This record gives sequence, structure tokens and C-alpha cells, in this order.
Amino acid sequence: MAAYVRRMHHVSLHVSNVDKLANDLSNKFKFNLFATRLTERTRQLAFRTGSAVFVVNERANRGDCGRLNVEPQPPEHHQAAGCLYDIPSRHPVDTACNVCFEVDDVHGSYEALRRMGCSFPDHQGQVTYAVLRSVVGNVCHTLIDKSEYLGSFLPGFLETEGGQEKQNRPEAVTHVDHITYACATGTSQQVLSWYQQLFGFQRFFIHNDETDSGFVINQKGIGLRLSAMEYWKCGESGLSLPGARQNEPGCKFVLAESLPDQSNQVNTFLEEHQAAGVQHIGLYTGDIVEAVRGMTDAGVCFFSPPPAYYTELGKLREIEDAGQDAQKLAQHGVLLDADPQYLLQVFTKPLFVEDTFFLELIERQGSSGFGEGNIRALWRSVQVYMD
Ligand SMILES: O=C(O)C(=O)Cc1ccc(O)cc1
Ligand SMILES: [Fe+2]
Repeated sequence: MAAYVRRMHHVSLHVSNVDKLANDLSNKFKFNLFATRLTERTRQLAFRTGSAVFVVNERANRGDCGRLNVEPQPPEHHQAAGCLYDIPSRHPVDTACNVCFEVDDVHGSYEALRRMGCSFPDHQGQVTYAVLRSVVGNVCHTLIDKSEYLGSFLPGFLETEGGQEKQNRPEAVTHVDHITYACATGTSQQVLSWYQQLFGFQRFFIHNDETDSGFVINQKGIGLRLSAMEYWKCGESGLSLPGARQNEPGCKFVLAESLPDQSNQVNTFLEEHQAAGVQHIGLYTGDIVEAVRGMTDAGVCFFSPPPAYYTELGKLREIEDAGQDAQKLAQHGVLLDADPQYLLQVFTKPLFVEDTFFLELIERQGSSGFGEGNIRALWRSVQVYMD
């Protein structure tokens, strides 16, 4: 025996006219409608009389479960689309086609039945998750275990048409390079410890900041303390985590706090966001000029540093030494830091109504830090924007 059946749970029917059957079951056969699952795309209605339970599923005329007036989708899409706890009926006419059994151990039954040659047409497994609050403002972390799940994203999500093809196209942004938190003054150490103790994050040195006080930029108008941490060095070592794309680099986390009594970006964020939180996300691109060009054409607004940034003699030399075209960088507002290896960055204007969350594009040419020079230039560009 591969599976121990405890009891029959329900019978599932797939029909094109749910209203008609629902009406008949309620009014004629005296079933009670006791549970429903209504989504934009489908209806699943559960009727009971005594212990007999019928689940009525809406069947599109094309045999495409629960998806009315849309193109048929490959089978793995259906569970997410409509038929929870069932697979779509491919049958050309209305049908009662699933007798659901309650069993003791689904996972064990599944494995044993499979060993005995049974097929599970739409089995994609399940995910388990829990959401926890972090110590940074309103930041939460959903912890998710997808090891039992074979689908591409998450149960309940429908892949869009042509999604796979789009994924195979080369994209300007390849991954999240870092996430920067705006933290309240004096809290970075506590945040670091929290991530170190709970998740094994490791401190990561930005720029000669091998002390507990982090990397301090103590220039009037900036006044920032930065610390960085990361959860895994798979990017650097070329290893990849199970479930991660091959050689997917780990994301770094930057903690930015304001030195006391400063008026700067971090304090603006804290005021307007009304809590500590994610200030910006650094998106990695292998060709920042191309990426900015494409995004600007598409309507993204980026900050530009003052034009003098590109004509300062030292900067011009750095740009040329890096093999970059100063005019192109200027045209797209791209900042370059020789740190001593090269780092190119550009920052968008805030995405929301409040002056809070923004994005950054970053291209690294050997550098793994965050350019101090760029932070100063960013500050100058923001000042110009605010003046
Ligand atoms: O330089 C970067 O990309 C950082 O992430 C560091 C940083 C943090 C906070 C700021 O307000 C500006 C820069
Ligand atoms: Fe950043």
C-alpha cells in the first residue's frame, strides 16, 4: 500500500455553467453552499449535504479551468490560475472528475505512489513561509522555504504570457547589488548585531572602516556613517546557493545613519518616511551608460551632478584612465569613483510622492565598495536639485 486513505473528502465537478449546477444543487438537491473561492478568474463553490461535499469548478469552454475568455495556458499554469486542490479538466464536456481523499501523509504518499509508477500531472509542491519584523523601522523579512516547490515563482501566481521568453532576453539590470537602509542615529551597531546574530550576516568593510564606528563621511552637509554587511559571499567565491541562479552574487546591505545634528538625505528619509527603512536599492548593470540611456528614454528621472564634476581636472583624468567617455558620462549623469578600482553609479529621483525611496544603477569595475567621492557628488547633485 502506498497511501492510506482516511476518508473521502469531496468530489469535484468541472462545469461550464456554474450557476445552473449551483442552483440545482441548492434548490433541487438541497445542498448547502458552505464555502466559496472567488477570484477574478474563477469560482470554486463548495456544497454540502450531510458529509457529502461537492466542489463545483468553473470550466471554460476550451477546457481551460476557470479562465474564461482567455487563451489556453500550458498545464502548469492552471493550478495557480483557478483550480486550487485540483487540476483543470481537459474534458470536452461537463464532468465530475476528481474524488478527493484525505490521507495521513501526503508527502509520503506522493513519494510512494510515484515510486510505483503513478503520475502527478500538476504537482508542484508547496512553500512554507513566515514573516518577521526586523529591528529597522518598518522592514520585515518573509522567510520562505521553496525546497518542496517545483513551480517557477510561487503557488497562486500565474506566469504571464511569454514570460519565459522575456526572461531569456539580455537585460540591462542583472541583479540587486545592495539595499541601503536609512537608520536612526546611533542604531547601526545594533542593526548589524541583529543581522549577525540571527542570520549570520558578516560585516563588510567599505573603505578603511575596520572599526565599530563604520565609515564616516564627516563633511558639512553630508555627515554620514555607513556600515555594510552581507549574508553570503557566493558572489565573490563563484559559489552559488541552492535555489540561487548560477553564480548569482549575494546582495549587500548598507546601513546609513546620520551623524548628530545634520540635515542630509538620511534625515530627510527618516522624516518623510516616518520610520527607518529601505532608502534605496542599488541595481547592478554591466553597462551603466546603456542602461541609463534606455531608462531615460523610457521616462526615468536621474540626478545629474553639477556639470563641473566632469570637467574638474582630476576627475577628467580618472574618467579617461578608466577608459570611459567623459561626455557620455556627463550626458547621462553617471558618477565615477576610482576607489582605487572603478565604480560607476547613478541615482534616480525619488519614486514616491515623499522624498524617500529611490533606485540606483551601479556598475563595478573591480571595486566592491561604495565610492566616497560619489557620495559627495551625489550630495552635491541633490543640493542642486533642492536649491
Ligand atoms: O553610495 C551608495 O550607493 C550607498 O549606498 C551609500 C549611501 C548611503 C546613503 C546615502 O544617502 C548615500 C549613499
Ligand atoms: Fe547605494
